[in-house]
Amino acid sequence: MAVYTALSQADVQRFIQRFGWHDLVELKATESGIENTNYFVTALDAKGNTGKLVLTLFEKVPIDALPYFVELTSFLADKGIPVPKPFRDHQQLAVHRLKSKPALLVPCFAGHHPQTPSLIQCQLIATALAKMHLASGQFLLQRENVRGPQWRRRSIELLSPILDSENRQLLLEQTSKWTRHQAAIDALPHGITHNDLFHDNALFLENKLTGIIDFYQACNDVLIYDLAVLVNDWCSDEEGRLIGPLYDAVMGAYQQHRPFTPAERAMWPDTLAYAALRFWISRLLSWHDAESHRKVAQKDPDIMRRILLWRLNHPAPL
Ligand SMILES: Nc1ncnc2c1ncn2[C@@H]1O[C@H](COP(=O)(O)OP(=O)(O)O)[C@@H](O)[C@H]1O
Ligand SMILES: N[C@@H](CCOP(=O)(O)O)C(=O)O
Repeated sequence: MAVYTALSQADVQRFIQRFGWHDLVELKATESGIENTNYFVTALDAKGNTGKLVLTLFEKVPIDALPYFVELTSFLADKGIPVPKPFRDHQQLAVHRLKSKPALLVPCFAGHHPQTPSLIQCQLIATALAKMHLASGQFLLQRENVRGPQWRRRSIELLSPILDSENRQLLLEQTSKWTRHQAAIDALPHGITHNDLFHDNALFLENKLTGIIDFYQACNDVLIYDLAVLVNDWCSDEEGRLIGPLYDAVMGAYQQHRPFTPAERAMWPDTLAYAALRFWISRLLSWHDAESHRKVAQKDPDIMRRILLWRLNHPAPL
């Protein structure tokens, strides 16, 4: 269960009151998630209306990083994109501390994460991503990618001694190539990126996209990199091959709203490989980290390795 900090009914009752939620009806720990403590909360407001909420305690994210996420999700929700807009107290403050951890209260979306995404779900998520990217120009806050070049360098230092020679060679070759391409990557269109839009960060009620969650990797970054993260997760089979109809659905829906520039077209096959490499690295780090093993869900690094190899050997069509 994704609960690292236990909360009592009384803790939560006190916490939600500052946001105008008077009575706690039900408190339930979430069963999924990796980084944070999440509780599902049912509560009544002053008029007796029932609200379904999610209370998140941030176990590692520092409190001063949260205003960016609060403003970003508020901005996107106001644009009609289904993201969790945090509740604010009477002073308009969304971020508070609970049990010494930074905490947010957001609406709970109905629906489920797709087990195996369908064609229509792929179209819907790609459309939402394109709309998010197109809104970028109006959002003025900036944040750097915490999984950027510095993180890559540190990760190589940590992983090189523990990987076998074949994997070490792959890691070193591909990270060097990424570094060599950095100037070309930096020249690509940038904007708001989610950067972790895996299918377990989207909720659907059948064919309706009800929510996109987990914005805590969001930053200003390369737009097609964000799309590449999505494609690798939503449109790959177990061998790492692209699933043609799902890939076409994502690319068609995205480009209907935001067609690629010539530079993006040129960099697309490499960008897919870099997106796979980034998650291969982060999954390897968790895999080799004893603390992570105590956590709920360890994600398999090998699938990301297979995706990476497939992207290198079979450049994706456009
Ligand atoms: N706003 C929300 N609406 C519905 N479910 C949510 C919401 N936020 C989180 N969840 C549920 O909690 C789980 C963990 O949330 P997530 O942000 O992915 O945690 P972590 O960052 O710890 O992985 C999600 O998989 C989802 O089931
Ligand atoms: N969705 C990711 C996990 C989140 O990335 P991290 O860099 O915070 O570990 C995955 O499926 O690997």
